[in-house]
Amino acid sequence: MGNTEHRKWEEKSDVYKQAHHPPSSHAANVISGKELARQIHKEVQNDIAEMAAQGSRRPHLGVILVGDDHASHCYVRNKTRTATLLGMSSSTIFRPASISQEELLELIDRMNKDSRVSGLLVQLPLPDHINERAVCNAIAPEKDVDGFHIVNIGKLCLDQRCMVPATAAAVWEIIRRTGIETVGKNVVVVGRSKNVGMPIAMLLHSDRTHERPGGDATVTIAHRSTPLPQLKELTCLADIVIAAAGVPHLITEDMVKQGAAVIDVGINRIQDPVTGKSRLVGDVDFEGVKKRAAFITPVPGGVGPMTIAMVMKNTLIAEKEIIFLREKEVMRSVMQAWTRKRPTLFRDWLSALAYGTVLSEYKMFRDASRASATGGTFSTKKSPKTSLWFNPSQIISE
Ligand SMILES: Nc1nc2c(c(=O)[nH]1)N[C@@H](CN(C=O)c1ccc(C(=O)N[C@@H](CCC(=O)O)C(=O)O)cc1)CN2
Repeated sequence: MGNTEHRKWEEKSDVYKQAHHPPSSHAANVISGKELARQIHKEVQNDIAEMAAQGSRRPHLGVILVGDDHASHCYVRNKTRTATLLGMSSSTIFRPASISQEELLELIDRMNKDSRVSGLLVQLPLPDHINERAVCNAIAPEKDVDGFHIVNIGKLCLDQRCMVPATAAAVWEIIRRTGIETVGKNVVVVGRSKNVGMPIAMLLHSDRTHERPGGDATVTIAHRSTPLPQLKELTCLADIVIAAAGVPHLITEDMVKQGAAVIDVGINRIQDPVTGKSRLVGDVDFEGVKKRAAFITPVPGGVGPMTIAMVMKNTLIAEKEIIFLREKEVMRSVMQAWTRKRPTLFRDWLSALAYGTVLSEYKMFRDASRASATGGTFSTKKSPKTSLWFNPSQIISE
């Protein structure tokens, strides 16, 4: 479609007119991803401190970094530094870009089996000769803090609790913590990548009453084959626009409805035409769009810092999951031992009393098991906070 044609489309379209209501005198609220990330860091840090106070070990983040891509090295450093700040331990295994897929899979297998590692991720992108899907599927699903394993993706699509990919979780938390309404709203996700656009769309369209609650929004996914005029028609109707296309400044002021929320997931390095220096921009023309939107995230300082925070949260969840699975196993052996001793236990009028004894015996076993696993002692137990992800108390009551 040429320029004149495009203009004609704009003039005829009601959608265009709707999007061109007189501009509001209020500029958008700029959502600080850095500030929200600080909130999450504090929550994770407090949980870890509480676990440590109870004698539990600290979560450990394992990272595999292949090659010498400068940005990847920065992101990994950022993750491991944040982990340390929050009270976790971490380790990064560096491998050259020449590593074979087989060697990489063996390394992942070793880290899967290493009981000291709570969460594991392989930094992307990988060199072309390595099959990214095979690598993501090699990570144990319960350690998969990126949420890229096929089992975690499957669970996400079935609205089950799972490791939610960090960037999608970041967008979700930004929306929730800012108080942006999603139920019944029109959302356009621009970009359909399996690691970002698709999981964001999954979170936002799904039912808020399901095991992994969703946003109950009407979600449209646009992508590179969506013609620009059609994209504009869709975004002009959207209450929330999520830009995750990897196209610098794709979303301009004229494409956004007055009062919409605009979340920019794009991270594009471009050469500034004025200074000639390289700089980071998003998929949204921030200066233009902020005049029409009610909420907008900046780049840098928006979704990026939140993504790192969500990796931290996922690592904590992975460690909690390990603790609860261990407890479940202890509980099962105690129950087995008791039913062997007292075959009529659950038919007996006195079973309630007996159950109390089982519980106290279980607690004894549990404390012993925790102590042996952590080298410390355990005295108290507090239910973990539950959220989009795992619900350990559900696992125990299975
Ligand atoms: N295994 C993974 N690999 C990659 C992921 C991922 O989630 N898992 N995502 C990206 C890289 N990434 C995290 O790994 C990431 C990218 C950017 C940021 C960030 O905070 N960006 C800053 C700006 C940073 C800069 O100046 O360059 C911002 O937006 O403010 C965090 C994480 C691909 N690989």
